[in-house]
Amino acid sequence: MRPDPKDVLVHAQAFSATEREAVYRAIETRRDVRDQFLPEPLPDDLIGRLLGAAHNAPSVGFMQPWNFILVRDPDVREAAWRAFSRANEEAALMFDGERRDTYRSLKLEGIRKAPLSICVTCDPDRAGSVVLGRTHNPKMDAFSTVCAVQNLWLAARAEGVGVGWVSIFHDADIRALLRIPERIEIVAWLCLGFVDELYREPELAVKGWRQRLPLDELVFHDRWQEADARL
Ligand SMILES: Cc1cc2c(cc1C)N(C[C@H](O)[C@H](O)[C@H](O)COP(=O)(O)O)c1[nH]c(=O)[nH]c(=O)c1N2
Repeated sequence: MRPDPKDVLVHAQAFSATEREAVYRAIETRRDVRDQFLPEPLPDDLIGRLLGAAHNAPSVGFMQPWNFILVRDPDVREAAWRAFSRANEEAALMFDGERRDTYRSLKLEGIRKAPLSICVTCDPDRAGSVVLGRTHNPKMDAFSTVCAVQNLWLAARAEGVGVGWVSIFHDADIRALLRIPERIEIVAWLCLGFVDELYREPELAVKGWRQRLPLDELVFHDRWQEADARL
């Protein structure tokens, strides 16, 4: 029997101006944090709220494919940092000249400084082999997991917690370190810790690596516009 709509629907009026302002403030002032982490451990109830925010993310077929591996052990974080360092040196060599020097001057992780790392993974088998909405695009489960990451990142901003996403790793290094089975996809390594200060603008923009693109040049109407597509 179908539930009566009046039993399952709630009012969806717009937020108050203050509530709205808070949502946009979290979105606009969220930063990727590498160096501003404070050493204090995050309380368990706060971590629970952040994971709850992540777990409220949308997911294809409501498959909720995520797992969250909480990494507090300094030895494990040290090993992850070594894996980052190796990969980061390889990455530096892919740029030339001045760009390589600038790359090398960038701080691109906070793995040892942040008291907590969370490895976010995606289990493609969570809802069986045929998943509503994923039948024609297998990437949809990973996309769903990224939605969970973003929910966590925004909730963290509201809680005064900085988050930094580190992706400069060989997948195999993190897989071996955290004993993640082959069938599980590694989506994100996140560094978390309280912060007193955040960059006002993306750190990569402040440091001259790349600037924010003008939004109106990214918005097309009704058709792809080839001339404007590659900025
Ligand atoms: C999928 C993915 C992967 C990475 C990132 C982000 C995302 C979405 N970012 C952070 C990225 O540099 C940052 O989001 C942009 O520079 C914009 O800055 P804000 O996030 O607005 O501060 C990132 N930053 C970093 O220092 N090392 C890294 O390996 C990565 N990897």
